[in-house]
Amino acid sequence: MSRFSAITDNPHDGRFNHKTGILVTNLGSPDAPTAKALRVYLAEFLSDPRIVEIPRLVWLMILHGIILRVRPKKSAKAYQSIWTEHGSPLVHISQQQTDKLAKLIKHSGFKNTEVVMAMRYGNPSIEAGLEALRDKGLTRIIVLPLYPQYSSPTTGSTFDAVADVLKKWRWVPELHFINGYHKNPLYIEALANTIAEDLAANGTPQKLVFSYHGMPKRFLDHGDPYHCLCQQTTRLVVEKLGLDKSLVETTFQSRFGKAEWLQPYTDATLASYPEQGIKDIAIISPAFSADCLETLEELEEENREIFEHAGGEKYRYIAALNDRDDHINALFDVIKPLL
Ligand SMILES: C=CC1=C(C)c2cc3[nH]c(cc4nc(cc5[nH]c(cc1n2)c(C)c5CCC(=O)O)C(CCC(=O)O)=C4C)c(C)c3C=C
Ligand SMILES: [Fe+2]
Ligand SMILES: [Fe+2]
Repeated sequence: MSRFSAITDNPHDGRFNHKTGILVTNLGSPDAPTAKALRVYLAEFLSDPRIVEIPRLVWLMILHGIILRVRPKKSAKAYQSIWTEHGSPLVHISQQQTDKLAKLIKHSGFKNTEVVMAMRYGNPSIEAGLEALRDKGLTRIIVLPLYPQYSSPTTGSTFDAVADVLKKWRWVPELHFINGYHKNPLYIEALANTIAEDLAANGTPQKLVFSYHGMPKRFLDHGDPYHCLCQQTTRLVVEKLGLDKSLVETTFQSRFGKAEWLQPYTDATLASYPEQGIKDIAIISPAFSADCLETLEELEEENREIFEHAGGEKYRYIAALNDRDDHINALFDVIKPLL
C-alpha cells in the first residue's frame, strides 16, 4: 500500500475514518552479544544527551577515548549470560507484548488499527516503525513507550526520537504520546497480582525490595519526576496488597559512572541486610515492563551473589510483567481512550 493511500482517510474527516497506528517502544538491545555489536549500540545509547548530561565535547572525548574501548567487552559478557535462541530477551518479550496487545485491540472491536514494535536504540528502529505505520496508510499514531514511570532519559528521549523522524515528514500524522502510566489501576493491579502469587507460592519474605533503574541524582535535582513516580508506584502497590510498610523497601539499581545516583542503592542495601538479620528477601523491579539485562543479569545473577556473599540465604527475583494477560490488559486500558 502506498503512503498516499492515507489520502482516502483525510484526517479532517473525523476520528472514525482514521486508521490508528500504535507504536510500542522500549529501550533496545545490541544486535548480538558481541563487543563489536555492543560498540555500535553503546555509541548510539551513550551519545544521547538525555542519557549523559556532561558538556558535549568533554563527554564525546571520554566516550570515544575511554568508555567505548573498555565497556563493550564487559557488557558483551553480561549479554552473553542472558542471550536466548530468540536473541535479546528485551526485544523478544517486547514483540510478544506487541502481538498480544494487537490481538486484544482487534478482539475488542477496534478494527482500523495496526500495532508495531520499535526500539529507542538499535533495531527495529523508531524510524522503521513509524515508516511501517505510514506505509500502511495510518493517519493517527499513538506512541506507547513501555516505561510506566516517566523519566527524561527514557520517555523524554523516546519523544525526541519520534520528533526527529517526524520533522523530516511532509505530512505529519495526528500524534498521541503516552508519557507514563504508573498510576493506572490495572498496572498497579498486575504488579499486585504477581507479588501476591509469589507470596502465596513461596511465603512472605523478611523484606520485599522494589528496585527501580536509577539515574544521576542531578536529574532529580533539576526536576525529573521519576524518583517521585517510583515512590508512588511502591506506595500504590503496597496499599493495594494491604502490606505492612516495614516489609517493603524502595531502592535504585544499575549505577553507571562516578556521580551520585538516586539512593538507596540496591546492591549496597542487599549487602547490608544479612548483618541486620534479614536473610530471606524477594525483589521486584516495576520500572522494567520486560525482563532485560538489568533484571536477568543484574538482579538474578549479580545482586543475588552480593546478597548471598554477605550471608543472605533466600533470594528470589519476581519476574517483570512481560506478556502476562493482566499486563496486556493494563496497556490496553492506557491507550483505549485514544482508539
Ligand atoms: C548512562 C546512564 C544511564 C541512564 C541515566 C539510564 C537510565 C535508564 N535506563 C533504563 C532502562 C534500561 N537500561 C538498560 C541498560 C543500560 N542502561 C545504561 C545506562 C543508563 N541508563 C547502560 C549503559 C545500559 C546497557 C548495558 C550496559 O552496558 O550496562 C536496559 C536493558 C537493555 C537490554 O538490552 O536488556 C534497560 C531496560 C531506565 C528505565 C532508566 C531511567 C529511568
Ligand atoms: Fe539504563
Ligand atoms: Fe546493569
